[in-house]
Amino acid sequence: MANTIFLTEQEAERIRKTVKERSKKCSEQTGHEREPRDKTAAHQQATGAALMADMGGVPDPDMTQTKGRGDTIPVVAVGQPYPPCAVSLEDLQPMKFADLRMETHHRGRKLTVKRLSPVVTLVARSWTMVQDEKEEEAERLEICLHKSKHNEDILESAKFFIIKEPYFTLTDQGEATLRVDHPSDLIICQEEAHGTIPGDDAAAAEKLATRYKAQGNTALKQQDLPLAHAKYTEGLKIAEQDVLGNPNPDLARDISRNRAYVNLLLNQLDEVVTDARASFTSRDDQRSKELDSKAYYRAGSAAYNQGRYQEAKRFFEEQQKLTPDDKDAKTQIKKVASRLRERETGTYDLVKIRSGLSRARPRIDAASFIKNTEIRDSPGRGRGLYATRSITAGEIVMCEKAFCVVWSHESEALTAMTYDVRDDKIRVSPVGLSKSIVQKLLSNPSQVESVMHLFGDYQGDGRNVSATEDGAVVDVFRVHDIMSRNAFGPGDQYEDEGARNASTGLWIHAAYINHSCIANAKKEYIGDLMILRATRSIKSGEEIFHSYDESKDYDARQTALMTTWGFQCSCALCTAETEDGQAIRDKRMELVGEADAFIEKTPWAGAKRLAIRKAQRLAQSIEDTYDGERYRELPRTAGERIQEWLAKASPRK
Ligand SMILES: C[S@@+](CC[C@H](N)C(=O)[O-])C[C@H]1O[C@@H](n2cnc3c(N)ncnc32)[C@H](O)[C@@H]1O
Repeated sequence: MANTIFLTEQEAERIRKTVKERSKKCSEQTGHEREPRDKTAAHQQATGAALMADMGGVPDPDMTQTKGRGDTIPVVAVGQPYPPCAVSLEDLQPMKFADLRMETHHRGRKLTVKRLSPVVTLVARSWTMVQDEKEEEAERLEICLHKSKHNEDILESAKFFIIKEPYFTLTDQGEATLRVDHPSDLIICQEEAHGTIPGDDAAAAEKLATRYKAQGNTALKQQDLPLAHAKYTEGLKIAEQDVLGNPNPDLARDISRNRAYVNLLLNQLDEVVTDARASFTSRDDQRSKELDSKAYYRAGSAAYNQGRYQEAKRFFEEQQKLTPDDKDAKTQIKKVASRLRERETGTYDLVKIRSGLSRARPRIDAASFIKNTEIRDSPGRGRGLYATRSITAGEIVMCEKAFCVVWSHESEALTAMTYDVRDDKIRVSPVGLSKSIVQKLLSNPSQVESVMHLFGDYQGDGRNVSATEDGAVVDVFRVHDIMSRNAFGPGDQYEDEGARNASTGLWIHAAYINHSCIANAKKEYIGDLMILRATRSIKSGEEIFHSYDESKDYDARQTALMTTWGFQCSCALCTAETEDGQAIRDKRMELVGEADAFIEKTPWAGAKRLAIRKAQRLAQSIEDTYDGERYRELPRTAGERIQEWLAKASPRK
C-alpha cells in the first residue's frame, strides 16, 4: 500500500509549512481572550460554506490532496495529541463563551452549545456555528475526522451539545474555533432531553415515561435508531425513579427490553446485555415468559456477536427453557456449538465459509482459534506471540476473526496521508479503519482496554480511563498510533482496491506477532478471517513471526519497517545483508531488475533454449552475489523469481 502513493517534496513541504505556521500562531495567542463574533455574519459564513460543500464545490481548505494509483489521497494534519476528557459531565464546571481563552484546553470545564447554522461537511471534518444557551453569542465548532456516528454526521444529528473540556484553538487559516478531536468529548443532547421529571407525582411520571416509550417505538418503526435510543433512554430515566419504579417496575422493564433491541441493531452490544438483564420479570405466567425469552434472545445475540460463546449459550438455553417451541433458540444453540468447536479444534468448514462470502457479506461468522499460542515478552521487540505446542509445517498456527475491518468497497474506506507534528513525518494511514474502530469502541466500552493494550508509541497521560458515567472514553490519537503499528490489509478480495480505499483491518491477537524477514508463518485471509499457517515446523515455546514487508530489496524493506513500524530489523537475513555491504546489495538488486524485466517479456511456456540459457546466466549471477558461508542457512531470496521461471520453463522429466 505504502508504495502506491506519491507525495512530491513541494507538496510535503507545503503541508509542513501550513502546520508549522498554524502552530506558531497558536502558541503566540495562547491564553489570549476570545474575540466576540458577529452572530449574523457567523451564520452567513456557515450557511454559504455549507451550500458550497453540499454542491461539492470547494475542497476542504485545510486539506491538500495528493495522487495515488489514479486516485486522490487526502492529506490530514494530525494535530498535537492531547488526552480526551476522563471526567463525567457531573464533575465538570459550566463555563461561558466569554471564559474561552485562545489555544487552551479548558480542563475541568464544560460548555453547552446550541447549533445555529447548517453543518459544513467536508471529507475529514465537519463544522458549524453554535451559540450559547442564552443565544447571545456565536462561535465556530468543528469536529475532526471522527465526525459521524451510525452513518450520520454528529453535528447534524442534534441541536444541543455539551463540549467536555473544550479546546479553543485556530484553524489552519487562522480562524478561532472550538475543536473536538475525541468524539467522547462531545455529548449529544436531544432537544427535549431535559423534560421535567415530576418529583412525587407517580401518575405524571408514568404519563411522561409512557410518552417517551411510544415515541421510541415510532422512531424504531421509522428506522430512526439513534432517535429511538434517545427516547427510550429518556423514558427509562423517569421510569426507573423510585416514585414510579417501585409501584410499577414493568414500565422500566418494557423500555429496557425495547432499548436492548435498538442497541442490538446499533451494535451497542454491551448495553444490550445490561438492558436485557434489567428487563427480566422472572414471572411464571405465559406472557412474562415470552417477554423474558425475547430478552434472553437479545442478550444471547449480543454475547454471540462479541465472541462470548459460552455466555451466549447460557442465554439461548434460558430462552429455550422459557419457550421450548421457539425455533430461534434451537438454531442459535446449534450455531454456538459450531463456534465453540472451531475455537477448541481450529477445524473450520472453509468451503462453506468461502461460498457464503460476497461483496454484500464480506464478514464471516466464525470463531477465533488461538489456543496454541500465548503472548509473552520478546526481548528487544516488546511482546510477541509464542507457540504453546509444537506445530508442523503447513498446519494452522492460529485463526482470528477481525476485530474490525473496512473493505475497499465500503463507504468508510479512506486512506489518507497524515502529517505527524511529533516526528515531522508524513505517512500513509488507514484513517477509515481508525474511525470505524473508534466508533466500535464508543459503542462498546468493554472492548476499549484490549485495543488500548496494543503497542503504539503514544503513551497519553497514563490515566487510561476507558469509561465515565457518560459512556466510553476513547483517545483517538492513541487509536491512530495503535493503528499505524498494528493494522494489516486482508488483500484485494473484492477487486476494487485503489490507493485511496485499500482494505484494512485489525486482528487483536495477531497484532502481537513480530516481524522477521525469515518468518516461520504466513498469513492468508478468507473474508475477515486471518489464517496463519506454519511455513516450517515450530517447536513448543518458539516465537512466531510473520513478514510485515516481503520486499526482496534490503534497503526498501528497512525503510518501510522503520517508517511504518518504527524498528530496524535484526533478523539473521538482515544481519547477513548488512554484512554484504551496499555495493553487493546494489549489484544484486540491479540483477534482480534485469531478471524481472526478462521475466516480464519472456513467457516461460515454449521458451527457446537461448532464453533458458540467458535465465540460467542471470540466476547464476544473482547466486554469485551471495557469500556461501554467510548464507549457508539463509534463503537467497533475490533469485527466487528467476528460479521459479526456470523451473517452469525447463521442467524436470
Ligand atoms: C504488530 S506490533 C507487534 C507486537 C509488539 N511487539 C508488541 O509489543 O505489542 C508491531 C511492533 O512490534 C515491534 N516489532 C515487531 N517486529 C520487530 C522486530 N523484528 N524487531 C524489533 N521490533 C519489532 C515494533 O515496535 C512494531 O512497531
